[in-house]
Amino acid sequence: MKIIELTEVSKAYGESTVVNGIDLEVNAGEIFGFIGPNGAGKSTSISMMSAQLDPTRGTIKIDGELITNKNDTIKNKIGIVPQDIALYDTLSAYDNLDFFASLYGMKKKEKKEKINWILDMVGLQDRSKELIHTFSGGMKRRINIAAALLHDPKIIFMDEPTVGIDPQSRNSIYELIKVLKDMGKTVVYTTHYMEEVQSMCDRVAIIDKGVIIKRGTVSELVAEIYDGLLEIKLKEPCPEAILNELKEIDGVMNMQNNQATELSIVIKDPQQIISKIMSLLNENDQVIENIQLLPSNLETLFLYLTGKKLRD
Ligand SMILES: Nc1ncnc2c1ncn2[C@@H]1O[C@H](COP(=O)(O)OP(=O)(O)OP(=O)(O)O)[C@@H](O)[C@H]1O
Repeated sequence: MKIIELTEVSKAYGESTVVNGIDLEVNAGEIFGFIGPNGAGKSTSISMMSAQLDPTRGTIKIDGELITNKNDTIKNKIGIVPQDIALYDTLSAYDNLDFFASLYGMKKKEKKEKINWILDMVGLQDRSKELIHTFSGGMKRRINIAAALLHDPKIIFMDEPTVGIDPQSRNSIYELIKVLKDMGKTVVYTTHYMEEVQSMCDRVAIIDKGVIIKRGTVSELVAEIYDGLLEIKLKEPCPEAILNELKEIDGVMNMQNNQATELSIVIKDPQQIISKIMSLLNENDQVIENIQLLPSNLETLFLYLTGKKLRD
């Protein structure tokens, strides 16, 4: 069942269109990874999906209902973990959560139950009475996540929740996401860490320059790189005729060339194919300055599609 549906959604600031006509469906109960280079439009898209920002064009439905209605039913279904920490430094962890619980209109008894439940979930029950300014960055982030979960939302949006934090907090967040999945929650997750996407996400969309350029399960996406990506840097631009011959080699599955000096070649069966490619280039007096074979994984696909590393 689709729980989030975006149809031709765009966002423009003046002349600049930062999200451009995206269609996206997220199924109930899945962990959905949303990845892209810096400035690609991830946070803008998440802000629109979570009813914090109005799209310039297009429609967004949450649980079958148009988000433009912005009623409390929709808001109660959504939990938002922003990129920046939004906590009161001079209050304790418990009091911060108490404040957020009050915003959801919870009564005293319910607040206490929910706060204790969520502090257990994020592994910080023993620090509940301590002031937030004494917490590490990772612990603050866990409390920030706790605040977004207090009202037991169906859908949780997490914008880079693990950026710049210690391994213990990172692991705690991974464990929490697994628990949320077991509880049947839907999580939309942005990150620059490819290994998180590979290990946690059911499906992934890659956004670049405001457009979704790829989507699918992790294994579907990784399969697009076959057995690896061969990157070759030539001294001089490669003539068109040789590029065409390269593309014809059996086992060359896909190829891009940047000004004909940088070749990115998706290959099958590297042991056979690399020697064929090298022979062709040598026979045609092409001087290779550098050559490397990248493994078949999401990071490599990302590099192939966007020309950028996930963590650039
Ligand atoms: N309020 C705004 N006014 C003008 N431009 C904006 C505004 N908010 C975002 N942008 C621009 O929109 C583009 C997309 O930004 P966004 O924050 O969605 O990217 P992102 O993919 O989340 O990037 P990052 O990985 O760096 O967080 C960027 O070029 C950004 O400068």
